[in-house]
Amino acid sequence: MTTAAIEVHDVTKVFGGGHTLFGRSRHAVTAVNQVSLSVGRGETLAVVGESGSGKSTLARMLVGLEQPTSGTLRIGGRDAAELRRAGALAFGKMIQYVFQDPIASLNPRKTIGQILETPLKLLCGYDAAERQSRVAELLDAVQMPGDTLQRYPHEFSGGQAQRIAIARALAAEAEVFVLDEPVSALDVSVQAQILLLLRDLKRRFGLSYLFISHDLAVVEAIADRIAVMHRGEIVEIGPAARLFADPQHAYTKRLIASAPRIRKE
Ligand SMILES: Nc1ncnc2c1ncn2[C@@H]1O[C@H](COP(=O)(O)OP(=O)(O)OP(=O)(O)O)[C@@H](O)[C@H]1O
Repeated sequence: MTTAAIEVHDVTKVFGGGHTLFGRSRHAVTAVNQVSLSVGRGETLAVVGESGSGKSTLARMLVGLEQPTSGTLRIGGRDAAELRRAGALAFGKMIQYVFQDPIASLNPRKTIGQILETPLKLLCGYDAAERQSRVAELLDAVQMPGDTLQRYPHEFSGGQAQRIAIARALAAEAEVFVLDEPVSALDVSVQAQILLLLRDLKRRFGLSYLFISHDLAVVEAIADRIAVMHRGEIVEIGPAARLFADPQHAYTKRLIASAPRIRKE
């Protein structure tokens, strides 16, 4: 039996609610409430929902930036808490994160060459010659020219910077990607190019995606299955075509009805 890329089992995340220095109890927020889902190998599962529905908290738990209050998360069959204990390197080899704001996610003081070399050195242990050829391959994979390497992040447009951030994620050689609103900051025409690139890379490198978005038109272009999140819970999950053609939950119906660019059957 092949293991799933991601398995989330009965995960809850509560923020706050503890005692402050002054003994008062703070207001508790349940950002994620008993969520279970899985992402198969080679699959794109989109998680959609409006702002505050808990999507980013789910993503942050998957990449080890937040710890669940209860429940388990597995990446490539391995327990996320154990991976975390094994260290950042073990985590980075299993799962990579692509953020909404590509320019902010790239160190402004480093050249793109240095940015791409860091995971090749730290996570993969490549020597200088191997790093040089890998960097060239990575740039080629994201369709960026060779002179990109000597330049700095601020010299690129949002779409180009997102290509570079994707190349950095590929450098780690992880097979599971969490993409948190990766095209939301980009113009619609650029969004389409990045979505095409992501689809191409998934096929070429056998990647699996958990793709977070508030935008159903974006999700329609990339998702195999869709999970609809509302107030920390998954209210509906199913194949993308079925969900658009025949939404079951009232909240899913509202989301589809209010999406301006969606193809409505
Ligand atoms: N570190 C934190 N401390 C306290 N509350 C938090 C924290 N992070 C998130 N929350 C709360 O958890 C809930 C879910 O937030 P989350 O960012 O996961 O939602 P989201 O669907 O990703 O929204 P957005 O698209 O706006 O980021 C919100 O009520 C938010 O205020």
